[in-house]
Amino acid sequence: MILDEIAAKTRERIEKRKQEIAPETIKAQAEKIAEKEKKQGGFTFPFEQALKKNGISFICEVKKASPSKGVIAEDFPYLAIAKEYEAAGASALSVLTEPYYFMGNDTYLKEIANQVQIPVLRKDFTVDEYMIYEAKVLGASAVLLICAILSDEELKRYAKIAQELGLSALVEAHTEEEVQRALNSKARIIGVNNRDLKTFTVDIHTSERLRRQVPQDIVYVSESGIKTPEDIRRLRENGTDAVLIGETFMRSEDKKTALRWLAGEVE
Ligand SMILES: O=P(O)(O)OC[C@@H](O)[C@@H](O)c1c[nH]c2ccccc12
Repeated sequence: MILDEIAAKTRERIEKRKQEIAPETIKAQAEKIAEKEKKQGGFTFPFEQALKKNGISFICEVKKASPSKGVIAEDFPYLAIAKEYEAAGASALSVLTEPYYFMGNDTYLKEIANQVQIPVLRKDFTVDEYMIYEAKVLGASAVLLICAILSDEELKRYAKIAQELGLSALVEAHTEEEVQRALNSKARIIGVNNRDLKTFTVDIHTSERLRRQVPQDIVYVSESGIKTPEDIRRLRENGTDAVLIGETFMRSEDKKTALRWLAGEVE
């Protein structure tokens, strides 16, 4: 199963990284940044704040390739893409850092976070707390926690580490049971992936159906397979706070017009 395969490959990648930068070192670096933020007035959790604004928020994804679609963007000027998203009115960005299946890179995240004002989610398969410290050091405002690859204990522990570093956690679920597990982990932001990461089938109805399970004070995100203004209209009417969109934007030449079209502002 692809998800387990990616998770296993990620564990290998992180074990190698630990040889380059020791866990104590990355942890100390992350904590130092967090301490500084605390002294300068405390954590603001910009990712969560950005999604709580009025109206449906757009999280735009910087993604070169995916296991289900192969290479999506041959030409991949990631910094220009990120800046275009920001200028188009994105509330937040999602940057893939997984190298083997998504052709992502930590450097993309680092450079982008450095050059945009809006908060950035590190989109990766978090399977080790090391990756949360890394995310902080790279300049992310949020990390992804996928219920399907984490135990209850890990979900809680990782959410706590993120919180203590001033990072938001987007807790991803795909089934009713996973939404329940996300709620039990005290998630403040829950994303329902319309794509089944085990079979790659996409069905927007998944995030519509699971909406009622999540209390109003938790930020609710619909992820994947969003393609038309009609999709957005339905999700908005269903009480969705934010949408996470990759492919549709990556394939559009003019991201500003694409965003306005999806938002129903232009024909
Ligand atoms: O490109 P799409 O279909 O708009 O999907 C974006 C995003 O939801 C998708 O990339 C994604 C959702 N959850 C993930 C977990 C890992 C990697 C990628 C993802």
